[in-house]
Amino acid sequence: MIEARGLVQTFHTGQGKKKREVRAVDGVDLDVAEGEVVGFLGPNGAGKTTTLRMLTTLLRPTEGTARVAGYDVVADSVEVRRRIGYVSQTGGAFSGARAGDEVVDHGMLYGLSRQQATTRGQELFEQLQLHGLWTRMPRAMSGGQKRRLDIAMSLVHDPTLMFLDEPTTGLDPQARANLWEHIAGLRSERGATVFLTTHYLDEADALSDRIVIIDQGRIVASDTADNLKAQVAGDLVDLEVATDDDVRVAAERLSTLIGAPGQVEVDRRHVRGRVQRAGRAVPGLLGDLGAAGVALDSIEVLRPTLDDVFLTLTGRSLRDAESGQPEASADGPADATDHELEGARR
Ligand SMILES: Nc1ncnc2c1ncn2[C@@H]1O[C@H](COP(=O)(O)OP(=O)(O)OP(=O)(O)O)[C@@H](O)[C@H]1O
Repeated sequence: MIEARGLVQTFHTGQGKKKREVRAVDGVDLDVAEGEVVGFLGPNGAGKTTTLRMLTTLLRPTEGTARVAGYDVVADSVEVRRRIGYVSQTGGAFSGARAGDEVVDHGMLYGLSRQQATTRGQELFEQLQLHGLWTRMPRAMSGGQKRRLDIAMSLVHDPTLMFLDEPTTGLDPQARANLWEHIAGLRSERGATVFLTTHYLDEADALSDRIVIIDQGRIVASDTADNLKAQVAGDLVDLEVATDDDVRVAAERLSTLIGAPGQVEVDRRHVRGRVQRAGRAVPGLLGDLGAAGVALDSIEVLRPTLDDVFLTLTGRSLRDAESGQPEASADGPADATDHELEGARR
């Protein structure tokens, strides 16, 4: 469904001495199969939105190629647009019409008749729990309702591939959970392929078949969340023991189990370290500690998070990390060729 090779996007910002080049996307290869739900993660400024804008034909790649839904994003951009839905980070700029009319107009923009667009729109309103809101003005809708209206608009022409850029940002937990269900339903009920960016690690974890992590414009990992966690992080084992002597013995045994002495951290009576497949290894460790007479007050085993994965890969936390890319300066416009679709609202 998506096949990108060597995608690059450079922006030029600032003027005079402040002029600089930002390589926002720096040689991205990407393959997404039909029916896959892929979560695209990365810190602020890593290049997620820029990649998405190239894949959705809104921005011409500086270098590289991409085929999306079977068509080239530059040579056949109209064919690509016909087959994809795109919910942008900022949401659709509604035109001032009532919610139902927004959806119908959008369908007609994609070549549906008014009747077809109305039938399809009403179906989507039911599926997305927007019933009763057909004649409501979007400005009088809640954040969650507006986001679902955005999704209805992007689905009206029956795309087989959906791009969602931070679809749940700014929503309350209930609205987020609700939208998760709909996103999961896009694949299970409609067989759609979904490519979504998000800042919420739990969201990526829960929704995605595969996680792709981008950092400073480059893909640094691509695998299932479980595999990524298993490969790079290991489970965190936290032993709380009763005496200083116990701390010494527990640290020794945990180091032996991990096979790397420097990897054990001691914090007063707590001894911590990352252990591969802790479920299998911990019973043996407990037996050892018992045999050595260590009095264990508590033991906690924490599964790694995607943040641990990112930390292991880059040495920075996904939550706090800025990408290291210079921000676009406010004093000069970017001179990238921006191929905003005429009349497109998203
Ligand atoms: N039009 C532009 N002109 C100049 N620089 C830009 C432009 N758009 C993006 N950039 C820069 O390119 C880099 C990547 O930005 P992008 O928006 O793709 O990141 P992102 O991963 O989507 O970030 P976020 O999670 O904050 O949305 C950043 O350094 C950003 O400042």
